[in-house]
Amino acid sequence: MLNVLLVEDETLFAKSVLKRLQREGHTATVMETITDANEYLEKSLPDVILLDVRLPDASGLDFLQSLRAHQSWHAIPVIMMTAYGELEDAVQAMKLGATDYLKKPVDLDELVLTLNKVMQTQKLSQQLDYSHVREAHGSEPVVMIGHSSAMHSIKQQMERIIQLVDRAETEFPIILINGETGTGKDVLARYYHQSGKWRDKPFVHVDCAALPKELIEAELFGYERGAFTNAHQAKAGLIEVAEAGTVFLDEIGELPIELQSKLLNVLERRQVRRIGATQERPVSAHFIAATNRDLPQMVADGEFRSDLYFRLNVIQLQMPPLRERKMDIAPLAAHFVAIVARRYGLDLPVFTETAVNALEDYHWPGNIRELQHVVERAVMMSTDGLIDIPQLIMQTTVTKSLQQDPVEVLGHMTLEQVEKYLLEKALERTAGNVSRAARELGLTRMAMRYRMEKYQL
Ligand SMILES: Nc1ncnc2c1ncn2[C@@H]1O[C@H](COP(=O)(O)OP(=O)(O)OP(=O)(O)O)[C@@H](O)[C@H]1O
Repeated sequence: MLNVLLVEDETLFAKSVLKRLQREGHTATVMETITDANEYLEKSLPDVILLDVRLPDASGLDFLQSLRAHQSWHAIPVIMMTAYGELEDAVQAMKLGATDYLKKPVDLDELVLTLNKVMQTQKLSQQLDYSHVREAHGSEPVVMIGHSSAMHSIKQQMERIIQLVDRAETEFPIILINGETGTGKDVLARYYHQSGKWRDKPFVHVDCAALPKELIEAELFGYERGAFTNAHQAKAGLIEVAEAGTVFLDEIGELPIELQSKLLNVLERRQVRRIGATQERPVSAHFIAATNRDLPQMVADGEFRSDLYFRLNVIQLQMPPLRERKMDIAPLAAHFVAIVARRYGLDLPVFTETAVNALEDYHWPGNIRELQHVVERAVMMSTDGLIDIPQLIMQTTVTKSLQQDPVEVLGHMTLEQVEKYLLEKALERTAGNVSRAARELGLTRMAMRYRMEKYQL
């Protein structure tokens, strides 16, 4: 649906254009003079202007020139309507920056076609603004490694959902992916997009945790010119930009509660209203959301709206943590080795058996992302074509994860790992004073020395 401004003083012709545009589902406003058109533009921003050359108070060509020089209006597409036989006007209009032109008497079918063509080009350039988003998330083929039964089941469920969505005409279900950080929620969202028949449309990643609170609303829903200070030009929101593609609402648990009802409204009515706009625009995107938060708990605590949660609750997928799919660890590690080796032009190194065991025994609180980092570091340190997972790497990772969630992690460490960790901490606290460290741990000095040797501290 477009909002068209028609600047035309021939009333009958204006009426017929108006009627035709309404029939096509657009809205249009007629202004008979340049002065009126200027006043109109001060208040609202049309998607496109249909402009006659000869107008009572000034020339349409001069008006076009002033539009192109205007700070806020320069980007509005303008279709010029030139009198029959006046080819010069058409040439001049194009030189001055008209987007297209139509010859009078205007054929209404041709007008609709031209309007559609202009808007397609416009959309394309808007998409280009977001091309970085698409490139980073939409265009690279998704690699989703995992043969464990947990991953197999996730892929199966996703394929079933895609089949259903492909069959639906408009009412696409909303999908919610739950899972700890680094489990591959983002990867799964992109897999959804790339497996659907709408894969050529944009994939728009909205990170609700990364966007400043005060910007999320404007980014998601867009705004009209003058909707707030600094809104010098109207801007389409990410939901609009996604067209019939995918909007990935990452970390949806972080969406400010004031915006949750606005999002729910968009999801239910499939209409979006830019900030400051009076009209709504239809929404054709697919929505997929992800969170590592406990949404039911957030609902119970009054931090997340229950109605939005129920809406998201229809299709839920749970990404299993890496420790529950140990079978996937070795293939994932090999995948990351290949990536790093390719990046640095190295021969493909291989894991020692102890390294594989170490990787499989570890608890991976940071899941696949943590595995990726550990493997990257190990590959870079390997010099003989063999990858060991040096104590150092596991040690720093264990220490780091303990800082995150000691009780949870301790349950997944071996007795020796815990013992070594406690010794290290005691020595750190006492600045290397063995006697004091031993006392703190309830050990004799001899027992402490023995253990320090054992763990090469
Ligand atoms: N199945 C997989 N196969 C290959 N790589 C994967 C897989 N799952 C995740 N990864 C990689 O692991 C890293 C983390 O994945 P991703 O960003 O999808 O996790 P996430 O659950 O969205 O994390 P967060 O909650 O922190 O945003 C990424 O580099 C991703 O490419």
